[in-house]
Amino acid sequence: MIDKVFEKSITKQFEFDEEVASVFDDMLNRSVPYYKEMQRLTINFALNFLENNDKVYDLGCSTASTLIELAKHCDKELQLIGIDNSNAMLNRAKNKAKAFGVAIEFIEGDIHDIALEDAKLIISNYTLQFIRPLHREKLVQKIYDSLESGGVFIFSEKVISSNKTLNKQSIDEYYKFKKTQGYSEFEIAQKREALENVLIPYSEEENRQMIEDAGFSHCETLFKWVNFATFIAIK
Ligand SMILES: Nc1ncnc2c1ncn2[C@@H]1O[C@H](C[S@+](CC[C@H]([NH3+])C(=O)[O-])CC(=O)[O-])[C@@H](O)[C@H]1O
Ligand SMILES: O=C(O)C(=O)Cc1ccccc1
Repeated sequence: MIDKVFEKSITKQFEFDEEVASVFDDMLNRSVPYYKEMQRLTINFALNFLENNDKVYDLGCSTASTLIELAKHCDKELQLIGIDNSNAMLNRAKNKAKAFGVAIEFIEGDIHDIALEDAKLIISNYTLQFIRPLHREKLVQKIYDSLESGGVFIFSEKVISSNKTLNKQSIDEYYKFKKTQGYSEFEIAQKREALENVLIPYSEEENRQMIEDAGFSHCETLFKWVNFATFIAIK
């Protein structure tokens, strides 16, 4: 279904409710530049590290498209676990996983409250940005602690620039991208307002610092388009 969520006047903050979930795959494809390429890189780099019976978590798995794609491309037995606190998203995720014949354990709940154990790989694409800054560092520490030695954390985030001028130019460039994807100025403005104080981006440097502070031995930027970045960190 086509994303028309912000065509009408909206007064509430952005939420992953039934309406957003019903158009979510289209929303991501049209709102995150190179979403498919970022997902392809996530999967290919994940495959480099994965062995039989490894445990893989996707934090903020939404409709499970990343875990399903990973399973499709992997010839090993994996324990796949998708976590999300949106019931509407997980209902879609379960239907999709069933339709593709992929075995995924879904856990509905807040990532803060769910124990993560013995993971080889943790993926979290465009989800940390929705975690309050005060809790974000703690969550990344929990992610680090739950990874096996040599385990990998792949995550993507909308990022800001610490340079005011470049930050404004980056936002302008992103809105040009959204226009090319068929979003009107009204839709863009409405979503921008709804995401205010909900989606809180860090800079690339702040993300790297958070990863380093948690104890990861290495962090690389795998992909970046203006204000959207994908990182890989190794324990
Ligand atoms: N505290 C939380 N606990 C659990 N889930 C949460 C929390 N906060 C937000 N979510 C969930 O995180 C997901 C973020 S979307 C991820 C896209 C996906 N990774 C993808 O690559 O397709 C990104 C975006 O919409 O920009 C939503 O499904 C929320 O319900
Ligand atoms: O659409 C936006 O303005 C974004 O920043 C990306 C996005 C994509 C999907 C849900 C929330 C934010």
